[in-house]
Amino acid sequence: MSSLHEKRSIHWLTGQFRNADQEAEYRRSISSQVRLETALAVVVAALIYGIFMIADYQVMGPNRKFYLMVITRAVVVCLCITLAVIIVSRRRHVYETWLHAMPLWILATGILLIIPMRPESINAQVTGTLVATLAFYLMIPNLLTIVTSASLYLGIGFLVFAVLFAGASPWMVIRVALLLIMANGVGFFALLRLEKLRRGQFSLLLEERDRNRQLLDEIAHRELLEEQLRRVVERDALTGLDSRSHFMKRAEVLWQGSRQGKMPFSLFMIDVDHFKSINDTWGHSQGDLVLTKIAEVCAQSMRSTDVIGRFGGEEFVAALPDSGLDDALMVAERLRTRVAALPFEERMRELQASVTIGIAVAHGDDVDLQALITRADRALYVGKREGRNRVVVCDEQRDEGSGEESEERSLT
Ligand SMILES: Nc1nc2c(ncn2[C@@H]2O[C@H](COP(=O)(O)OP(=O)(O)OP(=O)(O)O)[C@@H](O)[C@H]2O)c(=O)[nH]1
Repeated sequence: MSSLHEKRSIHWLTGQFRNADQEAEYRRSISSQVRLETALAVVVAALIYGIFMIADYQVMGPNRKFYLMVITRAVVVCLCITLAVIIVSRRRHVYETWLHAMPLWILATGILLIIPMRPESINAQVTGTLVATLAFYLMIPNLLTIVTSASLYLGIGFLVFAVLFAGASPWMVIRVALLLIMANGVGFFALLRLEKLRRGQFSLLLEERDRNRQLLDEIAHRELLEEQLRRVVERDALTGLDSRSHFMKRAEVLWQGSRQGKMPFSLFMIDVDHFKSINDTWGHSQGDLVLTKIAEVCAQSMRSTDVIGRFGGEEFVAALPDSGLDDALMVAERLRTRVAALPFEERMRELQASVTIGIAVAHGDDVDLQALITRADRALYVGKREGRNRVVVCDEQRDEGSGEESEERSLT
């Protein structure tokens, strides 16, 4: 048997969970409902008990016994109503057994006390006791052990009082005992079934909650995986900059925004100079370190609204919205000089890294981000040809297919 199944198994006789913690959790979950239902049932039962004063008056008339009866009924009603108020106003998480048992025992005692005062109506009292026994079982919710003990007290007490004060014959005692056993049996098994059903429902509710929790955990785990996957797709693993595809998506949004708002827009292609010889001289891991440092400088030299990505190998790309030629030149020059001044430690102390930057500034009739990239790339090529470590601006849009050369402005 699984431990969960064991935890939620119900005792066949008490109708309670075998596991004490589980039973306590169940009681906590129903405590406010039980308090309210018990208090209501006690008040109703006490009022019915009190109303029988009218029948007492009809049978007994206004004599000393009647007044004693009135006092008995009034005391029982007052005690029960007081206890009902206390039960409702208790703000405990678990209901207190003794507190719920008390009004039942008081009511049972009140019913027993009628016998010595009205022994002649013992037959009517048999009916009253049977009704009270069933009412205990059926109206007091979820308190099988309490109700059973109070009902047995009422039944046994009734038989003893019937013999002592009403002179009940042995046959009558047997007849009443059988009736009481039947009432207790019916009441007990009805309430036992109810208790088992309620706890079964509670178990199902818990199982559903467990399943929901598992589902939520799974959803959170999936979301985490998706987030990790998204980061892998969107981020370049080495430099932490945008991956090429993610850069293209973000740059496209910026580019379209700039076009619609008729705002200037610039694009950089940035290439590390002589990177192959860096790799060859100091090894690939040191080459990676150089790339990471240059990526950091790139990110630090841009505004937060700019987008920068690794285009591939030792090549970076940046989109600068709201930046015309002058702004673009200033940023590119700042970036170039910062890279040139980058200090390296230990083995690479003598390395002087540099980048060549090709700039394309969007014209009013530019429609394609890719065309802008091509122009920046061409300016970059010119910069490499002219000696590297420089910023080159592609001034004119190339007439695709015409073979016409673009005009470039170079800055060192
Ligand atoms: N360490 C490292 N090297 C890389 C990475 N990606 C590309 N490379 C290397 O970068 C080098 C680029 O060499 P080239 O394309 O000849 O360019 P270059 O040596 O920088 O020459 P110029 O661009 O003309 O100045 C190649 O040797 C690639 O193997 C990388 O992620 N890490």
